[in-house]
Amino acid sequence: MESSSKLPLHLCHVHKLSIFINRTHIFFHSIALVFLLYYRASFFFFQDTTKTKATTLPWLLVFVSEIVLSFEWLLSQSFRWSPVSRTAFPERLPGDDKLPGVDVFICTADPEKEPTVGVMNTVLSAMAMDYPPEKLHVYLSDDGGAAVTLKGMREAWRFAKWWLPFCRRYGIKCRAPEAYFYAEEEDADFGGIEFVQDREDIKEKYEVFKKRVREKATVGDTRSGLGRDHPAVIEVIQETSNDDAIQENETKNMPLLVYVSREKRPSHPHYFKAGALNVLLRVSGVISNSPYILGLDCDMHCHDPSSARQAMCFHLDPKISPSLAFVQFPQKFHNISKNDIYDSQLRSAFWLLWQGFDGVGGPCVSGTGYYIKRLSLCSSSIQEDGDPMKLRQSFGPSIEFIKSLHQNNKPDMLIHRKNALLNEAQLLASCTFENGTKWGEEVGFMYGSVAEDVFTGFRLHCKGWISVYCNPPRPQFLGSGITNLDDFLVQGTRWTSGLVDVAISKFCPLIYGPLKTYTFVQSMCYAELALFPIFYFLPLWCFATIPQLCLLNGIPLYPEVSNSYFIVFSFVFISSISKHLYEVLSTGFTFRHWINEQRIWMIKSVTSHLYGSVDAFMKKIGMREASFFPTDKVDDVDQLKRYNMGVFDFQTSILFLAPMAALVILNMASFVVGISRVIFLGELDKFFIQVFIPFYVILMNYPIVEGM
Ligand SMILES: O=c1ccn([C@@H]2O[C@H](COP(=O)(O)OP(=O)(O)O[C@H]3O[C@H](CO)[C@@H](O)[C@H](O)[C@H]3O)[C@@H](O)[C@H]2O)c(=O)[nH]1
Ligand SMILES: [Mn+2]
Repeated sequence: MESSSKLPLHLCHVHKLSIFINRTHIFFHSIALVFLLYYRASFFFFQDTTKTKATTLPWLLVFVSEIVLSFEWLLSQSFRWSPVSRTAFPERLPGDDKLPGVDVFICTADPEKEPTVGVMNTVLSAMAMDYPPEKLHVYLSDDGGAAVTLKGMREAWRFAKWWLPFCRRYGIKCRAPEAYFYAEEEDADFGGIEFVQDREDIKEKYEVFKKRVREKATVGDTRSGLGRDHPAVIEVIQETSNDDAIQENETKNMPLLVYVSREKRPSHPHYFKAGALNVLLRVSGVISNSPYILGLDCDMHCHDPSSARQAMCFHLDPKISPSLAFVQFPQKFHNISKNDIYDSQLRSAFWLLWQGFDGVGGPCVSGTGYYIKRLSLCSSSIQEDGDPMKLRQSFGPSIEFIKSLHQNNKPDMLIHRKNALLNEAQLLASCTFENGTKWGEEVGFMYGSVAEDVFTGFRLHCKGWISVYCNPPRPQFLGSGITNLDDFLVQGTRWTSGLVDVAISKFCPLIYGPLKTYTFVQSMCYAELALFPIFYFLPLWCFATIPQLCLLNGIPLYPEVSNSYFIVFSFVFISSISKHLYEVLSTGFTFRHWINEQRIWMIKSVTSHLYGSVDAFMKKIGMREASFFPTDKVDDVDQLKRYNMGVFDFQTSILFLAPMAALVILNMASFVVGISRVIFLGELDKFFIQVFIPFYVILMNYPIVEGM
């Protein structure tokens, strides 16, 4: 025992081989880029016989695109600079009595798009985590203000009284009942008669639970539009019995469960998810005030009960604890098909980039699956002997809440105080509470971007906090990924818009970050995140049209095959696609996935990245209001079938289809014309690259061509 307490709670592995490969690649690729840009620049600065009015503009556009893409490439190397990974040893943690409390925040917004049974599965999986129940408090924020959700919570509480003991008794791994009973995955199987009987019993109870929740959904109130105008409702879920003694006894082994629907009025901005999270931050402050918070989306259940303990291996390590703001787990998904045509699992982020992020100061908050220190969200204006006036200006007028900022203040939920505190919570969840305060600007989750997660992470890192990325072999959280083109583009557009919000604000990481973040490289990572949509849609639109139009008109834009600069261009192309291929393969994915990613990069660049950027600029000049359309979590059987077969689902708006169709047609036309030029005019030398570009575009986008 003595010796085990000296063992480290976690280890960090530096990926030496990757670092060597990446830096070597950076070295050679940069040299090639310098030559490439020199070739372009010399066209403008030295006398060239081919220079005419007609050629200057396309050359300029292509040049600018190449500069932009090169800069984007350079920024993206920050994620490749020093990747690391980590292992945690939860078995070395101190005893349960020494573990800190955890408040779980789950957000839901729309009972139609986010079916209540699914949301309750997330709630149940959080309640059933392997953590002392008296230290676990689960809060659900319901932005829809739907009675069906509140009723679902009461049903979930009842079912939890069976579910939790069952999970504990048999050490069940997957603690979301739906996934446990119906996903084809192995879990504890004791084979014994008793276990089989228990399992059948619980399954039956779960079926009853589902039926009751759904019944209520049909007679209930799932009218849409309801989410915009309703008072605050806060309820600590418990048995309706009035006998406090019985209650105390029954709920001893159950985490606290709280339903929160903040007040919403059409005349008040509500700041979407960030607004919801800030309400939870305040309400939980006067109820449980745990020092750590687990943030979860309603579509992302706990797939392994140990995540809290894993996270505590970092939070309780005295060496990093004082500056550690959060531990981020990856988003993983249960509904990914083998082919994954939409790259729903975000391979590059969660398999690769976040490891690089982690090596230079830590990843950004990634929306869901993070354990964050409450203090880090509320610290900016706390001085030890904080001036009460100043605290009020930052945090608003609630004395109870300001008291909660002192970490060791544990609100006592004794019966006589309970009602007072719940009244206070109502005030904290009202839509006017934040008026004139620093919520969303200095404290709490940040407003000003619909990618509240990245923005909040960035601001925390700029205040000197660090974070770590923890990616154990068994996924700790599993969610539903998008399975249709429509959601794919809508989500991509929202993310773009949110990231560009940050890029064009005064917090642009390129300018605001470098001197503030933990390392310079970390702020380059953030700069890449915020700027990549702009840096992709501009050049990709150019490369999808300019060389093609020029080919149609017989204007050469690239060096001839016999020119020595041809090698430079070929090198840059081959070096970037083969590096990408290497990364895909080395993270355990297939050649096919590489093609999918190439295609998705092109599709997103010409659609979502364009629309999202335009959306962000229009918001900036006040021509548009911010919006957050949640993705659809109801599986459409046909769409799902197509996704699983790897067939693109073109049931999406014309806004998205039109540019894709137009570009495919243009590229096919220019390819045909190019080939005839080569055959009939013998211009292979002159136009090789320009014929190759549309060829590559068509090759990578073949499923789209086929779909059309
Ligand atoms: O006004 C709103 C809108 C959304 N949500 C919740 O936000 C979560 C994420 O929404 P979802 O529709 O699932 O969007 P995704 O695109 O899957 O979310 C990703 O992108 C978001 C930022 O755009 C992050 O907040 C998420 O964590 C991240 O998983 C869900 O639980 C919603 O219920 C709210 O609580 N209030
Ligand atoms: Mn989601």
